[in-house]
Amino acid sequence: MLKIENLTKSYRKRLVIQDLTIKVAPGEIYGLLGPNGAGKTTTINIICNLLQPDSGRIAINNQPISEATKKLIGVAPQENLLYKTLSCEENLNFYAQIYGLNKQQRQKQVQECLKAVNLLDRAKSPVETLSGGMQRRLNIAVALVHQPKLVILDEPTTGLDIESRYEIWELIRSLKDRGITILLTTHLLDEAERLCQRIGIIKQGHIVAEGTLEELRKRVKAEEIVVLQTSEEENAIARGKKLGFTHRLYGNDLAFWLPERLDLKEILSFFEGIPIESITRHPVRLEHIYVEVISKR
Ligand SMILES: Nc1ncnc2c1ncn2[C@@H]1O[C@H](COP(=O)(O)OP(=O)(O)OP(=O)(O)O)[C@@H](O)[C@H]1O
Repeated sequence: MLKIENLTKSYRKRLVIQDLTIKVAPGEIYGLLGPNGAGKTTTINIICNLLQPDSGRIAINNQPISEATKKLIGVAPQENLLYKTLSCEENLNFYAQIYGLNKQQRQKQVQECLKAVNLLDRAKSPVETLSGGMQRRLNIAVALVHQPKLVILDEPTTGLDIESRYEIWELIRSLKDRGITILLTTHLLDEAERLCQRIGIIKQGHIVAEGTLEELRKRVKAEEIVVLQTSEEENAIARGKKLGFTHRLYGNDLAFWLPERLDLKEILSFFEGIPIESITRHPVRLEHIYVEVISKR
């Protein structure tokens, strides 16, 4: 559905996209993750033909990017593109008009999009009277109004409470069920873990890891991650080293990578003589993979 090959882009002389290659299959949810400034928005702007790359190729449905391919794409940007004093219906109608839908098509599409994002009962409400979660859903509806094949969701749930996030996750899954291809950017790794079939991690404008969660898990050579709280961190690290366990600091958490699942007694016996205040066990999560990939020099 979306094919980006060897893309490069500089702002003045600063290279911000470097030999970027991404392929998104039809009907998949692809998560593009990366730190601030990694080049996600620049990539989205190039896909949307708002910015010209210096080199590389991009195709949607095998058609090179052009004014014509804009109609195949719907974008819900990071900042809601909504007119606050207009109602939900009026906002959608306005965008549908920009996309050239005739009156009949607009009437149909506005109702369908409101239904898809569960806002039919708020059709006449001005945007400024909606909750943050509702506004976010309407922002996604705007991206759907012209029935695109590829929908780009730029941080769709940032700043929302957990219930609103659940609603948006359900909405994203329902779009996938309708056969829509989704490119999702997010800083919320649990969101990517739950929604995405494949994930690409971008660093300084280049994909440094890509695959399904299972494939990416192979980058962390652990069956389990154990987090210890101890007043003797140095001793615990030295003990872990002796046992051949890789250790990492995730924020303030001292973690050890265990090569196999062991019972708790055995794990505690490794650290005998070191005061352990708490111990928690975790499967390898996207967070651990992400830190590995991003912090690698
Ligand atoms: N118009 C511009 N002129 C010059 N530099 C820019 C411009 N837009 C972006 N940049 C730079 O390009 C790099 C990539 O920015 P981009 O906004 O694409 O990153 P991002 O991954 O979307 O970041 P975030 O997660 O914070 O949204 C950054 O270093 C940014 O400062």
